[in-house]
Amino acid sequence: MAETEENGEPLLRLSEVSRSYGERKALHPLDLELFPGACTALFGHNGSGKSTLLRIACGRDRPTTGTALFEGRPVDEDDPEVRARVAVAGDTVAFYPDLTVREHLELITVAHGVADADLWLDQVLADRRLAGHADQLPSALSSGQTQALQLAAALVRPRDLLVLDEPEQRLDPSARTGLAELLRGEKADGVAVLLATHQPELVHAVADHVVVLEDGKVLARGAPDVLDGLDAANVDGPSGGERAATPGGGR
Ligand SMILES: Nc1ncnc2c1ncn2[C@@H]1O[C@H](COP(=O)(O)OP(=O)(O)OP(=O)(O)O)[C@@H](O)[C@H]1O
Repeated sequence: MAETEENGEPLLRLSEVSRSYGERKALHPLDLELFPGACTALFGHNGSGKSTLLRIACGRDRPTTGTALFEGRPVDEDDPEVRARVAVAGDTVAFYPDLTVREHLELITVAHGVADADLWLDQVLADRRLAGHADQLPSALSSGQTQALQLAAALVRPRDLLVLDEPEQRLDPSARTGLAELLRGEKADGVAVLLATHQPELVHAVADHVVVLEDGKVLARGAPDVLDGLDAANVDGPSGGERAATPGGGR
């Protein structure tokens, strides 16, 4: 990775990627580059194409046109190198119903050959406030705890790129604050972060670059301040009311 930083080469380069589902164009051609230690946020309405772009970025889906390259090689989740270096907390939750929280995370540490796995695992459980639920089955978790487990699964393993789909969903305010701190820590460790979010506060807190999508097209992009210049009706997500929320304002 040091070589990548020295050369100023992106870790991930998406060139003219688009995605169609039949006649429907979910994503129009766009370019995106991700660098170690930097965070890019995708922002936009439901259905604007954020998850579609994330799936292409982590190799879970192939673009209809264009190329997606991770250090010069096609991004494909079937590629062991890509799987080893790209951690994802996506929009689908899939857990084994008969494995506890701890057992899920242990499985991931074994698969990725994590050294000192027990120590690391206890740390991640504590940080995600799951320590008291380590021996529970996924069915016993609240929705926020399930979200925390998804995030823990991405954090308990090594990574150079962290891809998160609306990680703020279902988290309480203090957990959301912790999320911003966590992502700043990832950047400080040299991890490239790509996230989709409906929360402008999270964009301002962690993103170096934001891409605003509308109907699969780029509406705006640049520093987080670009959000301030946009019509709220265009960029508000389902939690867009948060932009105007005041203490005690009903959320
Ligand atoms: N597998 C699929 N088959 C057909 N259409 C799809 C599929 N996946 C996504 N789409 C369509 O592509 C468009 C973009 O969806 P996408 O999930 O990327 O939006 P999003 O910005 O992530 O939305 P949200 O904020 O609700 O998660 C939507 O119109 C959606 O209906």
